Amino acid sequence: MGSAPATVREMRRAQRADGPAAVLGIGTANPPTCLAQDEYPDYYFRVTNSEHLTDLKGKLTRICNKSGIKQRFVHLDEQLLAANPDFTDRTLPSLDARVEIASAAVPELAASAAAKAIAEWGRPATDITHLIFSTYSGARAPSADRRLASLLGLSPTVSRTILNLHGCYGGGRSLQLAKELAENNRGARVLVACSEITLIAFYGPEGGCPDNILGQALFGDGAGAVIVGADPVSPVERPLFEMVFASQTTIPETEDAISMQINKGGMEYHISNQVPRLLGCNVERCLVDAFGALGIHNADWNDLFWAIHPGGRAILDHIEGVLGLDDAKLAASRHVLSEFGNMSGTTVIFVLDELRRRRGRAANLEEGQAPEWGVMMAFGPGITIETMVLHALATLEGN
Ligand SMILES: CC(C)(COP(=O)(O)OP(=O)(O)OC[C@H]1O[C@@H](n2cnc3c(N)ncnc32)[C@H](O)[C@@H]1OP(=O)(O)O)[C@@H](O)C(=O)NCCC(=O)NCCSC(=O)CC(=O)O
Repeated sequence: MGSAPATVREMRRAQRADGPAAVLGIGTANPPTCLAQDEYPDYYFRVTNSEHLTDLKGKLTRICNKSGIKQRFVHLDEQLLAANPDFTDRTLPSLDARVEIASAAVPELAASAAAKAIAEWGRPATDITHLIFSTYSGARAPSADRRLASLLGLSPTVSRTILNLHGCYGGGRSLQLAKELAENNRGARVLVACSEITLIAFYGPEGGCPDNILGQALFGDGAGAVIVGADPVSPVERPLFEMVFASQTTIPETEDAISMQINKGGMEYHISNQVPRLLGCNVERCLVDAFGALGIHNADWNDLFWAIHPGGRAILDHIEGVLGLDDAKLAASRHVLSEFGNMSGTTVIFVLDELRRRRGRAANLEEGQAPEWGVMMAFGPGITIETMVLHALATLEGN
């Protein structure tokens, strides 16, 4: 082969990055319609013409009151709902109309978030080499990743991957894959985009089906984007978090605990009331294993910073309890839950964004040293737990 001097092993080594993958930019976006959680039961039972189901309204009110959520943003406003009255009844075949709307709205929301991440990153969008898109609203090909690439003007050689129906672990999974791509392809710059809109899973309450009501109280719409790359080019690229170790764990015998299924009336999901307890029983083992793999034993969880997917208030309470975390440790997760609700796979990106903002503020106020090391965790159907050990860099502070 001509005069190539290298062995395959040397070629392989040259293709790999030297340093660890790092977060180089973060952006988030929400649709404009904001619903206040304390007004939601009145709103929901009115727009679904279900005022007669008083027991379920009482239940939804109790869940909303205890949800730790102040407000959520949604694409499906009253006008859109009035144009699509079938959406309130999940026994009617409304999937076509839902897919039609979501196919446009999901990549557009992602593009808003991605534009912010790219602006912070500081390089042209055409320098992106890989795109990973995660959503639970995908039901068409070419998919939202293809549309997002067009909206952003990405290079035709960008390498695209779509993750569908990973639910709330979609953000964690995408970031783990981005780490692998960045570390194994010298010079790679990976755009992770998660975009979730609840329109695909919105329907009215049903007598005798109290399970369905939880999701209507919990989920909101949002998109999050992250640029990931190794060996940052100074001074343009300013890494925020190094992605030091990543793992995925499936909790045995929990296949039925969280499930999602697309059918003619939209997406149905089931969320067992055991989810907070199951996560509480399993997160510490994932953390011990992750830090053990790095040779760190007996870590004090309060010495770390935390970016936990706020699946629900009770989930955060359980995790805080089993790990013995101080009150403020999950503040970024609780803040995101309160301001946006559970935006499924996107939520953990909002938490990372909030966390770095808080670190910047604390540094500006000279409030003492924030922890250098931390953890990001996301959960979803499986039950799947995504764990990533992060190392915060000084460029984060004083923004
Ligand atoms: C729903 C809660 C806010 C309720 O707060 P408390 O538990 O403190 O209050 P509580 O015990 O008085 O319960 C209030 C009411 O909520 C109901 N309730 C609780 N859990 C429920 C569930 N999984 N499904 C349906 N209803 C549920 C109770 O029966 C009760 O109804 P009544 O008052 O009639 O007796 C909380 O339990 C919570 O945050 N749960 C976690 C939610 C969760 O699993 N999220 C993960 C989403 S999935 C995810 O993030 C990943 C993914 O989608 O992929």
